[in-house]
Amino acid sequence: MCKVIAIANQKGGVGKTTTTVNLGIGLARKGKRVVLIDADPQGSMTVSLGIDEPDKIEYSLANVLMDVVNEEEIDYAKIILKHEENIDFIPANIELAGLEVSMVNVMSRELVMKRFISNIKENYDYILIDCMPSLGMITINVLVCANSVLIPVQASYLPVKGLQQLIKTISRVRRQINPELKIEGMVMTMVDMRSNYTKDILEALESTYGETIGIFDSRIPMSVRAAETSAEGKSIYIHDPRGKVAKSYEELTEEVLVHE
Ligand SMILES: Nc1ncnc2c1ncn2[C@@H]1O[C@H](COP(=O)(O)OP(=O)(O)OP(=O)(O)O)[C@@H](O)[C@H]1O
Ligand SMILES: [Mg+2]
Repeated sequence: MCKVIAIANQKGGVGKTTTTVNLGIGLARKGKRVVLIDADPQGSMTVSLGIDEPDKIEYSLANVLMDVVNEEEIDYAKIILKHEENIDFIPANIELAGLEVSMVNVMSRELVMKRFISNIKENYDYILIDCMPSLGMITINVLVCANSVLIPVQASYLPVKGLQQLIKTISRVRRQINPELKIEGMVMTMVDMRSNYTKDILEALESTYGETIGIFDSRIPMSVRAAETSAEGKSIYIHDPRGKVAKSYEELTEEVLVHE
């Protein structure tokens, strides 16, 4: 059975893309068949996987979703790219921003991504989708086709308001379209345990969301090593295999596998 996990938080820069890449490759290292989908017009995940200029890609997620809308043949061989660390990925670029607008008048517009995913599901154990920092139509499409949502949360400020909005959106999608949608949990990113402020935030989040949503035991530490990986087009397991970030993403991978 294939599990589809949306990596979402409409707050920008909280570690969604870094988590998608390193969790995805972490799962592949455990022998799982994995495809990562970039659902952000910024194309950061695409860049992180070694494509320096995503906007030059001719056939990206936006084109495939448009093919679904127009009931045209999808060119799977062209859209599914290979990364040397044993994962497949589907790139995105700025064209996805245009699609967000042009989908407004499309029939069953919330179901476009789900239709696409249903054609590739049988080939994978995990589909991880890196969302953009907004809750627009593309992100809703992702929530509609996902089994669960994993929410990266930056541990350096109190994000209560934004999180409530995200949780509300998830509940709405659950009520109206995708009743099976679960929350995989929150993962704390860029954690600096030397800071007392960080400790306070972790405690506050634990007491507010620990029971209801669940917070992963694994925390991703703040480290320049994590930031460096995206420029290299490789995972943290290659860039800094013995470092604390690689260890924390390995632990997160184990926790996600247990949720299976
Ligand atoms: N553990 C970490 N320690 C230090 N820097 C990190 C860590 N994780 C990610 N970063 C850096 O922080 C920045 C934001 O991370 P990332 O791109 O993963 O966030 P995002 O939520 O996907 O952002 P966006 O909302 O723009 O899509 C990037 O420059 C990234 O390299
Ligand atoms: Mg991102």
